[in-house]
Amino acid sequence: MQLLHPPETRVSACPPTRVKGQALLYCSLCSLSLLDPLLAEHDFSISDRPTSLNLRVLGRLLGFAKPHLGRAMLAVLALVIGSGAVLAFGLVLRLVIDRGLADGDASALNLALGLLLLVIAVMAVAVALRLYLVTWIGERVVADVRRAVFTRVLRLDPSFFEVTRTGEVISRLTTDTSLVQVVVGSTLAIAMRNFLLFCGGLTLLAITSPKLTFWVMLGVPLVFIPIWILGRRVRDLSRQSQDRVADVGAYIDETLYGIRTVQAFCREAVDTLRYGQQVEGAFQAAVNRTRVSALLSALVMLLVFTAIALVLWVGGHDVLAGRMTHGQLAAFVFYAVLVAGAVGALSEVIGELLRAAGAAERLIELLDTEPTITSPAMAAALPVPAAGKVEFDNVVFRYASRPDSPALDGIHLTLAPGEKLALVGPSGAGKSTLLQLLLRFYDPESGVIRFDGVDLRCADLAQLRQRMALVPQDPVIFGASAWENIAFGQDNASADAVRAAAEAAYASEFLDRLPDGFDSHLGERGVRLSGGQRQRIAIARAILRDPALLLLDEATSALDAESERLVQEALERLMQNRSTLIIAHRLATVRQADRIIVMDQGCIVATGSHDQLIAQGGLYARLAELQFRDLAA
Ligand SMILES: Nc1ncnc2c1ncn2[C@@H]1O[C@H](COP(=O)(O)OP(=O)(O)OP(=O)(O)O)[C@@H](O)[C@H]1O
Repeated sequence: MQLLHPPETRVSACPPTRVKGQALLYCSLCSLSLLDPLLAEHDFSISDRPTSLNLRVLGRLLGFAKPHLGRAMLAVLALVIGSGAVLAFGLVLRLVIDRGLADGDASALNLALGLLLLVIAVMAVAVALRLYLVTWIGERVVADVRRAVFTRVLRLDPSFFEVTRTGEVISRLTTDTSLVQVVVGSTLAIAMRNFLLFCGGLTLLAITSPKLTFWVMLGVPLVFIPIWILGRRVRDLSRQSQDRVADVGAYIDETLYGIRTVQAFCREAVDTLRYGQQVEGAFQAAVNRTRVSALLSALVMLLVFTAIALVLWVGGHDVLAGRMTHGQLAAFVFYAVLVAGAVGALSEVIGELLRAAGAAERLIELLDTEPTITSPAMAAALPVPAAGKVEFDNVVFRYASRPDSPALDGIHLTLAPGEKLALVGPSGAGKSTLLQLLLRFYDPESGVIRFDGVDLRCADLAQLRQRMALVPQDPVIFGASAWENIAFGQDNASADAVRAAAEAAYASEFLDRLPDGFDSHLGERGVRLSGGQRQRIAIARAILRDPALLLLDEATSALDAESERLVQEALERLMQNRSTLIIAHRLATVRQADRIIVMDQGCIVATGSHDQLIAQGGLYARLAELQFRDLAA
């Protein structure tokens, strides 16, 4: 604070009476720095829903701080010493004025000033230590919470993600954890510090002047109630303002995510206009908040300074009448401002604690979400070597959001080791659902699914999935190099193995032509690759995994003839000597399959070879005629 000049420079040129007056003014102004919490721009930067203070939840999160108890104790010690030093400052100030200045005793003044410097030094060291330790704990706790929540989220089954938006999870991992970090990393310390200052300050006020303390206590509600009411209004407006800013962010995200569609449909002008409206909305909300915030600052100034002036007025007359010393009055003003600052800080901190409690509640909710699909405590061992045999025994399954219509209804199906089974059927027949159940993303409502003779629910989940590889219709490519994308889930794979898999999948021919070959970054969601190239990467991934069971969802999007031939050849290599379940769309694939399963409305309606099914003349024959007419010609 600029007003904090060394006391010597201020008092040396002044005659004793003016010295007293100036010192009094100086120490009053000096203590005004304690008003910072009140005068600070009331900007609640992290938006949140109103919530109640659930200390149990906050306590649970604080459990994350337990391993750092030693540091926490040290931080508390630094906090107590720091607060004690602030309180001692007032006492020493009184000594400086009464013993040093009023009595005109130079050696007493030197002693008192020496003491003052000592108190300042202790205060500075304690503040630095507390800041470092508390921030360290906050950052550590938030890092641990983030890791714990993310670990839990990654283990949750697809049904969780059907009801929870990804954006929501991201916001919990970022915004909510940041809120908790603010609380652990500063708010709690601020609350404790101000509580100590409030109690200590009040006691010292009462000791210094009971009469003035009585007046101050009477005035406190008059000063704080209007500030508190207006503060709440600022908080509401801040929340609205943050919501508008979040809208702007969401709009950018959505537009940029679909930038190609936006450009293809020439929507740039419309989107620019809409974005402009969103930005204006955010601006207007910010202006509304700032208007009330400015009013609040003026009110704080007016009320608090008027109160100080009144105290000085009453106290000043007491000094003139000899009922009080100059030092006492200075110390009194110092403590009064200290107490006022503490009350202001505490009221602000309560708001932050409330918001953090809401954030903590949502994080705990995530941490407490139990995956419904888990490995059993005593998993049955899968036979070694894996054979790749699959059995569906009267399987019925419904998605939680569609309880009325079964997605699979009484499925009986056996896939012999090494067999290639094609699944065909109209859209919505339940083909993908069948694969999802095999990967145990869901459990059947009734019936049993066995892999190599073991009920999926009895097997270890990771071991089970390790024996399968899924090549989805629209493969996911991660923003990493080709090496990492192919070795996904096979971290120990050697470079030679990765290259061999890429070659077998006909992926090396295009990967080698990329600027950095296999080291090339494939871009976010694989945007730098064509559909056929993405498929070949996914096939290479499956080849490297060398699974006993291959789950294949053929691409429906038309690949160009060359791409299609390469993908087809890669698939043929991949299918050699392993059990394969293919959701088939191509005639070539269907013909190569050992058996074809025809599905409709969650049921198997026919089984047989291509020729048998055509001869039967049922749904398959109709589908084949529709889908494969051109090719078959
Ligand atoms: N997550 C889900 N929640 C609710 N219903 C779902 C879900 N996924 C699929 N369904 C429904 O289950 C039924 C079977 O869907 P499924 O995706 O298995 O069909 P499909 O035969 O693979 O179709 P397509 O060939 O179009 O991919 C459909 O009626 C579908 O709407």
